[in-house]
Amino acid sequence: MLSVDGIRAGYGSSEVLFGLSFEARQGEVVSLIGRNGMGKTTTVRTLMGMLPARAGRVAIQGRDLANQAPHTVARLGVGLVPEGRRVFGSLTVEENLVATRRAGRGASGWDLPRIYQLFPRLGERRRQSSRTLSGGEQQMLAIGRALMTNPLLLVLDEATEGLAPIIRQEIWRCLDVLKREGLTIVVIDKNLAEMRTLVDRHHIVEKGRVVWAGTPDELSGQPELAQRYLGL
Ligand SMILES: Nc1ncnc2c1ncn2[C@@H]1O[C@H](COP(=O)(O)OP(=O)(O)OP(=O)(O)O)[C@@H](O)[C@H]1O
Repeated sequence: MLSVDGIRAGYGSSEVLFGLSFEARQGEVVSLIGRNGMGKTTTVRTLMGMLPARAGRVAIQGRDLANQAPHTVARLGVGLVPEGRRVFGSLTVEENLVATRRAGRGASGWDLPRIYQLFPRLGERRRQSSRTLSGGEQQMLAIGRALMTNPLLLVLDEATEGLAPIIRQEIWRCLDVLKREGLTIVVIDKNLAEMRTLVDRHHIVEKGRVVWAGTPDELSGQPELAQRYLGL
């Protein structure tokens, strides 16, 4: 479904990705994990067309995405929940959601009632200016915005960062619902224990490459991996 094959990318003369590869099959939830600065966000930027791939290939359902403009990548079905939960603070919750609405694709058909069903708090606050939302509610809104594009693939970069445990649980619950509906998801996160039941396959990113891939059980069966690559 998603295939990232040997991508190289960086900023100016500094190279960050050195032939990074991973895959997500239809309906799978896969993670990119690893210490800070190893290239996870750079991978997302390259995937989304925000940063050029200097080599390699990114394809979704066999269609080449490498070096397409971000709006083209979005139109082809990749929904991004960016790091830092960027929402338009001056707009209301509902205006934020409507701004990214795109007509139904496949069976998904996300609309306002479905978003409010998934996140009742957003429904309660729909006329409220987004800047008055809590961090957790802003994150829910960022996810809602990505869903309103009716993505085939959802990419979440540190969606639970800085959130209280109870709010993180709410985000995981929502991702679980999306997985059961068959959405393919790439998640970057540090909470390994909380991802355990959600993720089908972890990918450890180290210095711009995927150095290990396996299930959450395989990862917890090899504590030296977490020690070596995740600093745990
Ligand atoms: N805009 C930029 N210009 C130059 N270098 C950058 C830029 N953004 C990131 N880098 C560098 O690229 C490397 C990889 O960063 P990246 O953000 O992809 O890592 P990460 O694995 O996502 O870690 P983090 O969890 O800290 O975001 C780091 O050395 C970082 O300093």
